[in-house]
Amino acid sequence: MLAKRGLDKCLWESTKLFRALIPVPLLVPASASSSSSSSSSPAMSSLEEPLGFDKLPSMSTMDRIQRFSSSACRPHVDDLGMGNCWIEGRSCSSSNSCEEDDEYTKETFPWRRHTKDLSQNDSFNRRTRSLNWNRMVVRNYCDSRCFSDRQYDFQSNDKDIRDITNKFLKGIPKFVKIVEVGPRDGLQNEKNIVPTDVKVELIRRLVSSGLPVVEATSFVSPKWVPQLADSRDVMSAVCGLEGSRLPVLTPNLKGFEAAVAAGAKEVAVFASASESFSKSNINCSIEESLARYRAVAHAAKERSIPVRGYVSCVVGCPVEGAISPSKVAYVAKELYDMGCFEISLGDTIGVGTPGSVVPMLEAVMAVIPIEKLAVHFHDTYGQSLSNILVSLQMGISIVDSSISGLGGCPYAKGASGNVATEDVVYMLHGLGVKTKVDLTKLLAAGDFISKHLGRPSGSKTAIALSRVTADASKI
Ligand SMILES: CC(C)(COP(=O)([O-])OP(=O)([O-])OC[C@H]1O[C@@H](n2cnc3c(N)ncnc32)[C@H](O)[C@@H]1OP(=O)([O-])[O-])[C@@H](O)C(=O)NCCC(=O)NCCSC(=O)C[C@@](C)(O)CC(=O)[O-]
Repeated sequence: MLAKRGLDKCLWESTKLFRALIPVPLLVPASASSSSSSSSSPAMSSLEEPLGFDKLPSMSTMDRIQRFSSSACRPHVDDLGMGNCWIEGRSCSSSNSCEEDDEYTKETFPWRRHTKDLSQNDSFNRRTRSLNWNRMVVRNYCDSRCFSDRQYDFQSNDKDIRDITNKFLKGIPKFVKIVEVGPRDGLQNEKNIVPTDVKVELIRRLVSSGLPVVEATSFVSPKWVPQLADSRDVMSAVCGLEGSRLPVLTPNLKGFEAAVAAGAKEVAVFASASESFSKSNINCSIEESLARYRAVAHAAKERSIPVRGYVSCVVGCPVEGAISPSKVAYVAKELYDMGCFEISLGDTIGVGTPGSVVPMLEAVMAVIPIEKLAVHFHDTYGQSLSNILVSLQMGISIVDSSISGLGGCPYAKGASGNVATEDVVYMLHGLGVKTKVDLTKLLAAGDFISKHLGRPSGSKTAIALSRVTADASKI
């Protein structure tokens, strides 16, 4: 049993830490942001190369750019008239209370003092000060990026940018292992049966893009997941591919035996932190599933086959709502103790935000070494990349994702696709994190499956880069 009190305190402390780290200097006021993208973004060196901190224009070129007018960096009069203000990284209307959590911020954001001496009863005073303060925050932003028309000390600004980069990105690993789950998690929810040769070609393309792990299929009941009823044929066709590991899902010994017979050299078992989801997904309780997986882990050990463990519903469940971090930690630890070499934490229905992901990770990290943990986010609420970023900041270095954002679990109502692999790779390369993935080849694999499914890619990166390519071809 986990020491609940100690854990709660620990979660509270880490949540405080991450809230204190919310990167205020990187907030872009709406007016500055739109101008920046339209007029002075430095060009990418190639179509598929993301713009990283290292590619920000040097200060010596910045004065030549000078396309920003200082007015672009000031709030519009309309914004001020609404009485909106930026407080601790949040935009708050004057009717909202943004005064809580003082202790998180007073050290990190010294300018907060300017808001503390406001007279709560003097609305005119408050409004005037809010406007001044608003200008100050906006100007601070502009100054830090040197996009206004003042004179700069270039050297010190270079250092400022480096300091900001170091402050917010220093915990991020240098290499991230991406576990591609598209051929399994991505396709399992597709209504129309995808032909076996299309699945095989997709896996082949994903492998050739340099992805270190491509989850190929599932050896589950074809009555439960008809889309993957051809798992034996898929596995037999791809098991000779070199360059990537090709694990498959196995819900029980029957699935394990079938997977090994088809040539699988690695398997994954999948438990849940929610009783209700366990019942609807694999028709048994959490404890019953753990007993089944112990049998699989035992059989796998005898044949030296590595077993990965999934925990679903790590933040929320479609039936039970919020799931407690200690429940997630419990199931993860059980899987780890039975011999799973890696535990993937799945936000199955994509409801997590950094606010719920940090305490969940903190709870699991208290019982399992961080290098054994992976994160697996679905993008239902568009939170995946921010959840991945905060996970990286906590030291996670394994990320699951699905080509073109395909995916969803047939037994998780409301779940949408996984985070798109293209978007994850784009962000990681922009952060200077290595992945060994060739984004061009990855995009081609995404294009291949999207064309086959007859719909646009779910990857924002793929869509954006295909527009850039189309525009470039018109020139
Ligand atoms: C676990 C069972 C089998 C229990 O299903 P059940 O109906 O309770 O099992 P059963 O033992 O009573 O067997 C029923 C029938 O299934 C057969 N059967 C039994 N096992 C197998 C097998 N391995 N392969 C092929 N057939 C199998 C068995 O032989 C029998 O056939 P029948 O006699 O009726 O002809 C079923 O519930 C099942 O297959 N569930 C899988 C559901 C699934 O694949 N969900 C999606 C994956 S999880 C996920 O997506 C989440 C994740 C991992 O991505 C992370 C995240 O996002 O959170």
